[in-house]
Amino acid sequence: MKNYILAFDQGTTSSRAIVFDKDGMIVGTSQKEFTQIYPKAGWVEHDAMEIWGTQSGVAREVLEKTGVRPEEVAAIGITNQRETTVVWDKNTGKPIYNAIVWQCRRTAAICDELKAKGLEASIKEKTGLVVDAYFSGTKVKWILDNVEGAREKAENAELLFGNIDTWLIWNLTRGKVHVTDYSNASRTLLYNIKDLKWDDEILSELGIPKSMLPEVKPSSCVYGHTDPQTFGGAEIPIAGDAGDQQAALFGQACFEPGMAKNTYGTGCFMLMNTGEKPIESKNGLLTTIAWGIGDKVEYALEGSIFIAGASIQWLRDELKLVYDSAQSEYYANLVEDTNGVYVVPAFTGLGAPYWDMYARGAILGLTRGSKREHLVRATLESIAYQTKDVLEAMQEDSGITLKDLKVDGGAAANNFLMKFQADILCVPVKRPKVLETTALGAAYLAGLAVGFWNDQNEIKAKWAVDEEFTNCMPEALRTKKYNGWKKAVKRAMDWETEE
Ligand SMILES: Nc1ncnc2c1ncn2[C@@H]1O[C@H](COP(=O)(O)OP(=O)(O)O)[C@@H](O)[C@H]1O
Ligand SMILES: O=P(O)(O)OC[C@H](O)CO
Repeated sequence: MKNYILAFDQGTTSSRAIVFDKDGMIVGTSQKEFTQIYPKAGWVEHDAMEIWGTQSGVAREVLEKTGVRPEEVAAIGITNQRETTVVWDKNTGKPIYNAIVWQCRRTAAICDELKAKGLEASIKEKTGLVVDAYFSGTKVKWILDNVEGAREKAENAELLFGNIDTWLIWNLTRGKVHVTDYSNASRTLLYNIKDLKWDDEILSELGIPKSMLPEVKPSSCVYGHTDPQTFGGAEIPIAGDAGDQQAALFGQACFEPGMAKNTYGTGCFMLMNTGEKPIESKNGLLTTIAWGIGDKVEYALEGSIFIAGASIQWLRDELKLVYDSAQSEYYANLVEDTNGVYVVPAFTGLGAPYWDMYARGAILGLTRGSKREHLVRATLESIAYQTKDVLEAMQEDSGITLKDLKVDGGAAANNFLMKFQADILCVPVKRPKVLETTALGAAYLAGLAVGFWNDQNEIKAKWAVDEEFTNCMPEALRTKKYNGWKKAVKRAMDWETEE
């Protein structure tokens, strides 16, 4: 019997594989961190071979650990860190350069050129995105411009581009299938999200040959089957593919317009379902494709925050103020407030709603009495303030006042953060029982494609709350604290200059 779905959750800092059963419950998880490469200040790379190695490794490991045989897996669903760009040689299957990670700022100057040419408005109109180094398009251009012989090979149709989903599917099928889904395509800066086509004008502006690009398909369909060598002879259908934030929106069953979730991982991403209508943001949010199922494409508004949980890793790894991420909760609770300290974790610039590629991190309001507890608390609070920034923009853009905010991701386990989040938003924060909603969303998309689950109503009925945070800070105090945050952000902006 095919009683399980296997989800691949290829994140920024780790590769994870999770086996789900028919109830949408976790049967087992395997996870492996991989190397973060920082060749220069503001640059971030991954080794795409290491990504494939860790991801296929954890997939095999979780099957072994749970005793689930590959023949019992009904389908594989893939979800991935988005925008991260891999370019590889079609003939050898080897990447020609490290994967350039979504956080990498190296293409800021290319973006400035696009802006100077006055292309920002038309790019936004077509792709739903702002011109920023975050997205894949300028990263592909950088590789073609900077890797010896790359442009010539690309023009001879010898190179392929893909985000991590595409790279994994290509490897799982041993080079047979070169595809992506609507949600991932909508993060490249190369895809027209209304016409549902790669955009010839943007491609020509960036000098990217169309032959490099994957075919774009719905998020729930059979893309191909695993090569028999990968899972001991089994040919498992690969049937779900979505960017991790869109997958989380699906996993949280935010199926109706106006429903929103916020995922607290390396970064923090709030997405609101806007149905079959793309809403253009006037407040610094992105318009993006949520998913495509059958012949229907649905859209979302997104507030992308680049650094959230990563700031807690920074407290742990660089400042050595906490022993592990969970300990941040303990220190934050030892003090009543931050004693006026604000941390702005703009380590890789600022995303929504500020979009400042040149912002850098800042600690403000230090006094002789500032101590570890204040700094730790201020770092956690910065995640909540950034979330408030994007929630306000979202309510304004959509004209919808949120009834509640569903949360997930690693840092959503932090009760201090969730309480402070509810306090500062005055919107109920709902944490589900299954926090791995990203992988769950990919599993649902795959399961729907192969008839493992019947429809979205069946999925919706599975959502269950773990805890709801309904506290709300008195308005005067809330406004005072938030004004302090806004002032701190201003100081961190426009800091770095290109030499
Ligand atoms: N209890 C916690 N408190 C605060 N942050 C946490 C906690 N647990 C995990 N994190 C943070 O969450 C992030 C990991 O979450 P995860 O959803 O796995 O992220 P990703 O998918 O981006 O790799 C890390 O940045 C980590 O610092
Ligand atoms: O790896 P995560 O979970 O931080 O997600 C990264 C995002 O997809 C970047 O857009």
